[in-house]
Amino acid sequence: MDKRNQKQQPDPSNGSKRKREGCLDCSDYFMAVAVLTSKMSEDPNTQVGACIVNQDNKVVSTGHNQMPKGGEDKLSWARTGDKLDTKYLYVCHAELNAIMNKNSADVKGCTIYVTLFPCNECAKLIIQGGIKKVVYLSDKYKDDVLTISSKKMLDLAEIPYEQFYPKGAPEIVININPN
Ligand SMILES: O=c1[nH]c(=O)n([C@H]2C[C@H](O)[C@@H](COP(=O)(O)O)O2)cc1CO
Ligand SMILES: [Zn+2]
Repeated sequence: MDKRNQKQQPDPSNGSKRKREGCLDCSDYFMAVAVLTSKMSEDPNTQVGACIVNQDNKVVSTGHNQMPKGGEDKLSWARTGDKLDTKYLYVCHAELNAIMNKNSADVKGCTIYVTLFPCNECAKLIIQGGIKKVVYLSDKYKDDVLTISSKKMLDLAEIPYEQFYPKGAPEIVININPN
């Protein structure tokens, strides 16, 4: 193409090969996706989000804690009372949903970013599904037997788990107002 008649556009790169300042780091992005996904949760007490990423750094799935199909409007989010009437026996954990929602054949070799340390049942899914690493934000139930047994299983399966610390700014503002 003849470039002589083309209008000169300002070059924001300034010829630099360096990353744009403020460019989102990969792991910050994945945890931010998990946090954003958690916002879909209807649980009034704890909203959990998960984001599964493959070895090519591509997101293969997301999930949040939600009631199973058919129960969305019928099952209670209560934490206390008759066990059969609390959320605990019914809620599908974010990790379970993320694994079920995957757009890939499997999750072998993937990393899961989760906003809360996975419980023992989620650890089983992570291990048996072939996920190779867990990155978590909160460990607020670290003294609970469910978390302790989860860590025991992850250790036996040699799946590393690490707490997330942002590489860039800890707050990411997303504006979805069209104007
Ligand atoms: O691994 C997990 N994944 C997950 O999605 N959850 C969800 C289930 C519940 O909806 C919520 C925990 O509720 P609560 O903090 O009120 O006990 O978090 C909880 C855990 C572990 O506690
Ligand atoms: Zn769980």
